Amino acid sequence: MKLLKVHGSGNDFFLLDKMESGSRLNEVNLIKLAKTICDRHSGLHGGADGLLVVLPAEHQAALAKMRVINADGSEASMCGNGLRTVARYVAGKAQIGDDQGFQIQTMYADLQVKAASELAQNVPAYEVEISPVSFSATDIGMHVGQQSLFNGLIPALSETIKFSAVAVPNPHLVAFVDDKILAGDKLVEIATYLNGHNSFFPDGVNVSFINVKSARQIFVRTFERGVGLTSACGTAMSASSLIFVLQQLKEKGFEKMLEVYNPGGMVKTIVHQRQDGTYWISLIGNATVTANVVLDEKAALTGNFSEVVWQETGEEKQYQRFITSLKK
Ligand SMILES: N[C@@H](CCC[C@H](N)C(=O)O)C(=O)O
Repeated sequence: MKLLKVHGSGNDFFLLDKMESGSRLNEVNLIKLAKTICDRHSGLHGGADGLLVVLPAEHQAALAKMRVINADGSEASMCGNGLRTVARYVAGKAQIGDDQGFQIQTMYADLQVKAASELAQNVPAYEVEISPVSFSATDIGMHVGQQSLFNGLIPALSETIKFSAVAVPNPHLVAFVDDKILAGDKLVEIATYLNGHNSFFPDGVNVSFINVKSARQIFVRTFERGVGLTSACGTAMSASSLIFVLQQLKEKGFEKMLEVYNPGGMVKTIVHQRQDGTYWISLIGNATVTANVVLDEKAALTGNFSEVVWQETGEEKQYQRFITSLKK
């Protein structure tokens, strides 16, 4: 079986192309594989945040389908950072030119993707559509006694931190916080509670704290459902950008490029509003392939990685240069 190790802003994944890998894994074994190779302690080369599965598209409009399996084996409806890497992989395979957009099928929508200009020298980047957006409690899987939550309190979580909830379409709960709260334990405390047995979000939720740096720059730290604290979460940064525009920038925030910093790097976002009033977000960031991996499927399922062939691509060195430049 062949895999790629990829990342977007340090949010790292194994990428499995079911059409190419020779893998005949059934559903049960696919989940087992994700849990086994992604485990941060006993997994493959330090594990990963999830497994991205590339499949044939079910509609003609899309070139491929992406499924996202979190490290804990749960399935997510979308993954923004992962979609950029899948877009790069599919474009390479189908020999799509850099100026040509195409679509990738995800759980709820066919999403537009396209190569973007390099984020830095030799750091390939992709731009992906984040959509559909909903503020409805039903779509978010939220039970807080109201139909939506927009800069509101959930007193059982905090008496002071105000939250907004949005599905893009995976569920997100975001809050603006100051430097002190951003650096503290509150995010992990609240997110751990909401991703355990609880009545507010019985299916869990991705929780992010946003720290505003300027009218064009925010910092986002995320605790992901099914994973834990990650270096970055693409859909969370998109959801945070949308809430930032709606609550703080208002009309002048639409169609403007924002920089979203995160513990693993930086992406750019643009918040759009369609004629019918609905929103979508462009997410632009690195799509880095760090290694080509070959392993025996049966051995991988049992967590035996002794015979794995792991070949670094050299791309990570360039990405680390980009990170260093951000710190200057
Ligand atoms: N890291 C992803 C989001 C992955 C799914 C998430 N953990 C969920 O369960 O909704 C991203 O970049 O968007």
